[in-house]
Amino acid sequence: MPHRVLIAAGTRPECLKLASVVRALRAQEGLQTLLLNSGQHQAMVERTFAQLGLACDLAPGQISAASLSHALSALRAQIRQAAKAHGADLVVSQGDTSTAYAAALAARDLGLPLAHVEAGLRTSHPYRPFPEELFRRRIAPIARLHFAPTQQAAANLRGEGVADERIHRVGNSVIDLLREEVERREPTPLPFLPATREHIALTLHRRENYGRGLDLVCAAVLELLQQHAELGLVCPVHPNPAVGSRIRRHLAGHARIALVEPLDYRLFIALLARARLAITDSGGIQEEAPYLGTPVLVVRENTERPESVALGAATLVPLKPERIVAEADRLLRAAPPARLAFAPESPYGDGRSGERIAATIARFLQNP
Ligand SMILES: CC(=O)N[C@@H]1[C@@H](OP(=O)(O)OP(=O)(O)OC[C@H]2O[C@@H](n3ccc(=O)[nH]c3=O)[C@H](O)[C@@H]2O)O[C@H](CO)[C@@H](O)[C@@H]1O
Repeated sequence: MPHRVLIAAGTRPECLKLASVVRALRAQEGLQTLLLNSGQHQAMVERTFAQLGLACDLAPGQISAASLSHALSALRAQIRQAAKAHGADLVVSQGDTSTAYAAALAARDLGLPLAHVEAGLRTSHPYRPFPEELFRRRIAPIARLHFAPTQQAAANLRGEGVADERIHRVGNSVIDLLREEVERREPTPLPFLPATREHIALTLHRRENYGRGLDLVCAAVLELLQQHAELGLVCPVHPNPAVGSRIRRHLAGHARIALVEPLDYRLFIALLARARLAITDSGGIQEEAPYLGTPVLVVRENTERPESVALGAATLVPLKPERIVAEADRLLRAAPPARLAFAPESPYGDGRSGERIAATIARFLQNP
């Protein structure tokens, strides 16, 4: 009987960060993989995997997101049910989403080992950003295999008492996809780019920036465009209506701003690679941009990716329009950062972590 590995994905970044892991697990002999669309953002997961040529094996249905705790318990029940019905031997979850935490709880409910991809990321605050920091800190004591993307992440886990032999430093799997994209070397047309010499890529979606945070960032980018006549801006607007309506209210109708639907991964990477600057509250973009030589202004109070800050590739800025404008201005005047190589010594690795993760899971299942 092959060992069965259930992989839970619920949001776009999980799909992107699990894609190489799924492919490598499917290539392992003696393993059967069950890719589960958890139902957190069902349509987005289906679409994101489809762009990458992947399809889910199980899709129990969209859950209602009336509240965070309701979503968690619905996801936990769906994942537990799927793992039980299909005889899973191990559960894989990624990162810090509701799905990631619900999958950890479901694995614990059933007494199954959990493999956590992108383990050990921490800010210095126990629950900020909320809920992500809380979720990752709660996943750690449940996980059996911790796939730490960086040296710092591995050290964070050791500092919390996780045994060394359970920590596997493998690089960040989002770099696997990025490496493939960069190595493809095919030009991707971006028909929505404003007709300006340079442009900024803007993405916003973090819960702590809902409302006033979005207002402040939008005010800052309008001021920045006012001061730089050669600059345009492209913003893929997040599907969450709490985010989208606010961004549209501030930024729609400006001649040098293109507000577009969420972009397919390939298009987004082409946009990021050609951007003079990224302004974002995203986590993944802080990892990708240093490999593309695009500086990032992170509009958050803290980051779990100190590596990008230490490199000078990312700058944290408080949510004050004058500070955002000043820091953006500084980055626009400075030379862009050197691109990181897809090499083991780069902080997020060489873009081959999926293979390492799959091989470690296969070894573990043969000899738990
Ligand atoms: C607190 C925190 O930092 N939490 C993170 C959060 O993810 P995030 O903040 O990185 O999420 P997003 O910004 O939504 O996604 C980013 C990805 O999406 C691509 N992209 C973007 C716009 C677009 O139009 N089309 C695209 O394809 C882009 O290239 C990139 O790869 O959850 C993850 C999962 O557990 C964790 O890893 C993670 O720590």
